[in-house]
Amino acid sequence: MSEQTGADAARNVSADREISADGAGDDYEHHGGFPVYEPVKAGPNYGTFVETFRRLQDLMVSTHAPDDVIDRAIEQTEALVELLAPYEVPEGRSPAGFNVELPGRGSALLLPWKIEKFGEDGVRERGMFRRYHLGGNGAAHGGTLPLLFDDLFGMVIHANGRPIARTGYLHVNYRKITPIETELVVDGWVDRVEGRKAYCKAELRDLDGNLLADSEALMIQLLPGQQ
Ligand SMILES: CCCCCCCCCCCC(=O)SCCNC(=O)CCNC(=O)[C@H](O)C(C)(C)COP(=O)(O)OP(=O)(O)OC[C@H]1O[C@@H](n2cnc3c(N)ncnc32)[C@H](O)[C@@H]1OP(=O)(O)O
Repeated sequence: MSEQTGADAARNVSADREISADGAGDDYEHHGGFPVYEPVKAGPNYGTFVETFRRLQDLMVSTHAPDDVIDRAIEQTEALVELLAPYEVPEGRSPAGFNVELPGRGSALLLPWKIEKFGEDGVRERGMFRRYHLGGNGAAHGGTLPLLFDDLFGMVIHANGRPIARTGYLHVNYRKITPIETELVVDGWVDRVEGRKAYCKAELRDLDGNLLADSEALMIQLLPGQQ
């Protein structure tokens, strides 16, 4: 697989999923007991939908509103829950997480980073930790970095042309404070492979090239039937 841009990755991952969906061109038993996912294309405003909720998440952790405002927020949030609840679907049927052209692939759980490079030699993403991800004193919460790295390693495995793998371990070295609301870049790649085991590495840097954190993970290819 040659190096691709984020837009190429979006097209090719969709193509890959289409191939996988009908089993053609992909020996799906190599993906363990994972279900065969159909591509779930987001509508034109889905990115705005997710971004609006991310803004709400930021406000959830950065406001101190009077009680009457909180009461109105509860009412309006309950109305939203009522609006969306009828459309709840099982895993694999929501656009959330499947749209690689959107920050965080359109999942509010994931860090809202965009894929810049997606290739056999590695994956690069660019983005920010937001106010929602604050730990303390302007730094990203230490628990949000493993989330970034773990999801990146999943994509690194995919981009490397390997079957679905699960994380056996994930080690993070926090080298410098990782600031929120600052553009950063993360690179991940497969360092070496031993049978089912792919040892992956990643580096998180600021735009001056300072190493903020690095990570190593063991990604283990699933056996047939493994969840
Ligand atoms: C664009 C869309 C992309 C899509 C992008 C999607 C990204 C999502 C990515 C998310 C990835 C995750 O977070 S997954 C969620 C977090 N991870 C998990 O929940 C995994 C839970 N663990 C497991 O299910 C299991 O441990 C397995 C299946 C991973 C492995 O079990 P197993 O099949 O019984 O294998 P086992 O014999 O134990 O181990 C296999 C080999 O690995 C070694 N090994 C196993 N664990 C370790 C360990 N912690 N440290 C060292 N070595 C280990 C063993 O010694 C052995 O080596 P040797 O004797 O062979 O030499």
